[in-house]
Amino acid sequence: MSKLTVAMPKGRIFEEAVELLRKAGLDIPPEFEDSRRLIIPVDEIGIDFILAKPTDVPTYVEYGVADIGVVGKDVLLEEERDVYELLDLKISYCRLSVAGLANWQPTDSPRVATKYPKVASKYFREKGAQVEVIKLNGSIELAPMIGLADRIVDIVSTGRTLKENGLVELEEITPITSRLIANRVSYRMKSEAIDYVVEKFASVIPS
Ligand SMILES: Nc1ncnc2c1ncn2[C@@H]1O[C@H](COP(=O)(O)OP(=O)(O)OP(=O)(O)O)[C@@H](O)[C@H]1O
Ligand SMILES: O=P(O)(O)OC[C@H]1O[C@H](OP(=O)(O)OP(=O)(O)O)[C@H](O)[C@@H]1O
Repeated sequence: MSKLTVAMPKGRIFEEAVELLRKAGLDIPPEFEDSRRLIIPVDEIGIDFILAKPTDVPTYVEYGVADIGVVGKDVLLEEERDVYELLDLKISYCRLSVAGLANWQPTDSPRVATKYPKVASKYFREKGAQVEVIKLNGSIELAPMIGLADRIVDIVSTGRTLKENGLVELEEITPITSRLIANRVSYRMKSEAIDYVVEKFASVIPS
């Protein structure tokens, strides 16, 4: 079987993804999680793992330097990379939502802060609402609290961050889970190896 390069997201999906790989019967060594290395070859299973920033995973896969990768649906929607989405891994459940201050009222010059400017612009455009979208890179909940924006579009999971900052969820845009994606050429040229990984995953994902 062909050797595969798999892009794994560092950060919060990483542990759940590694757990899923092990559950699927892929022999991932115990030191995998403790390493600071960014390329980790696991020769026993014929896979080189690369550890990437979550938002960059679709880029590595689109350019074919990784054959497959694990990434949140939120990143896929925002990055709009040309990749195949093979499988819903049903890990890292959360949702993309619009939130605002508890006493939020419509204004004449609405501004929306978000890490997801494309998703947010599309959502409000399809609703026929005119908003100014402001791109931020983190701590999005700050924006309404200090008057930068009147609403945010951001990930909500437990709702704790919203609650502790006096914000409420106004509308859910879409539920989010992590996905297995593939490079289009790899999917044709390395179909046997990719199908093998897909089947391994599929056997342990709840339907
Ligand atoms: N609070 C959360 N609960 C569950 N899943 C989440 C949560 N926040 C984000 N996610 C999911 O995990 C993915 C990775 O999030 P993480 O916080 O590790 O990266 P990030 O810091 O947002 O990414 P980047 O550094 O590239 O901006 C997100 O794309 C999303 O799919
Ligand atoms: O509903 P909760 O369980 O509180 O989770 C939601 C929070 O988690 C994410 O932030 P993250 O911790 O990734 O930090 P960030 O602000 O740097 O994006 C997201 O952007 C929310 O702020």
